[in-house]
Amino acid sequence: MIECEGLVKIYKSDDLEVVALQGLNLSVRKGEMMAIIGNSGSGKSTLLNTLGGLDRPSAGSVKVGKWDLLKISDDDLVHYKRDTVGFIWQNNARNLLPYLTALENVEMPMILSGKLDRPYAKQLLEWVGLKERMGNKLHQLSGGEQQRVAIAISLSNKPELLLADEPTGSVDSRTSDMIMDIFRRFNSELELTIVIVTHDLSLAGKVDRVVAIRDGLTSTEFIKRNPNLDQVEEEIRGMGALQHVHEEYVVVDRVGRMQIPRDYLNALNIKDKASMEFDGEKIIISAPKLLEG
Ligand SMILES: Nc1ncnc2c1ncn2[C@@H]1O[C@H](COP(=O)(O)OP(=O)(O)OP(=O)(O)O)[C@@H](O)[C@H]1O
Repeated sequence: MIECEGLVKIYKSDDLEVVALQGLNLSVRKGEMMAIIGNSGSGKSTLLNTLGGLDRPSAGSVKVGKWDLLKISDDDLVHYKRDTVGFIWQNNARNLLPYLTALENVEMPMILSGKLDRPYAKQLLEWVGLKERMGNKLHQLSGGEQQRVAIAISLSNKPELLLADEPTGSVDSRTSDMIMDIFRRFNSELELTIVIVTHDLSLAGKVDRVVAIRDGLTSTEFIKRNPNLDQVEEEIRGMGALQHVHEEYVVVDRVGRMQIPRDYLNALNIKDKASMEFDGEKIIISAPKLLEG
C-alpha cells in the first residue's frame, strides 16, 4: 500500500533549509495497522503530511497504492486526497461546524463532493458509538464525542488509507482506548490500512508494528510477538512497555545502512568513525582502535 524509498523532504524558507526527512524508507502492507513514534522534530508529521498529499516530497520515491506522489499532477493530487486518504488530527474537532448536528457534519463533505449517502453517514456514526447522539448539535457533544465525529468524517469518502496524527492527544485514556478500538474494528472489518503517528507508547502497544523515526530516518522497528494476542491478555502482560509485547529490530536499508542511537555513540565516544568486526556470528561496533606511534 505504501512504499517510501529514500524519501527526502526539505523545507525552504528565505535562506534557511530544514531537512525534515533525510532518505527515509518505509513499507506498509495493505490492511496493516501500524504506528510511527519518534521525538518532537523527528519528522513524523512531515512523513504523514507527505503521505496524505498535503506536503510535496523533495526527492526519493513515495508510492501509495497506484499513485506516485513525487510525480503526481496537481489535478490527480486533488483526487488522491479526496478518494484515497482519510486524515485525523489531534484537534480535528476544531474544524467541525458547531451549529450543525453530528449527522450534518458527516454529510457535509459528502455534499461537497456530490456524493451524499445518508445511510452510510448514519452507519459511520453508529460505528463510532454515536447512534443515539447523531441529532445533537456539535457544541452539545463532549470533546471525545466530537473527536469520534471527526473520525466518522475522515471515513466518509471511503478511503483505503487512514492517516492519524496524534489522534488521542487531547482526550482522556478511556476515550483514547475507545478510539483505538474503533480503529481496530475499521481495520479488520473494512481492511482499512491505518498509520498512526504518536508520542504515546501505550498506543503503540495496540498496533501490529511500530516504526521509530529518528532525525528523519526510520531507525528501529517493533513487531508484535504474537499478533493474535487479544487486548485483555495484553493488558495482563503489562501493556505500555513496548518491549513486552513487541520484538525490537534495527532497520537496515537496501544498501546496508543503519542508524546507531546517539546515546550509544556518546557512551563509546564514537564520533565520525568506528571499528567494526565480524566474528562469524556477530557484528561488533566499537570505538576506533587507534594505531599507536
Ligand atoms: N513548514 C515547515 N517549514 C520549515 N520547517 C518545518 C516545517 N514543518 C516542519 N519543519 C521542521 O521539520 C522538522 C520535522 O518536523 P515534524 O513536524 O515533521 O516533526 P514531528 O516529529 O512531527 O514533531 P512533533 O512531534 O513535535 O510534531 C523539524 O525540525 C521542524 O522544525
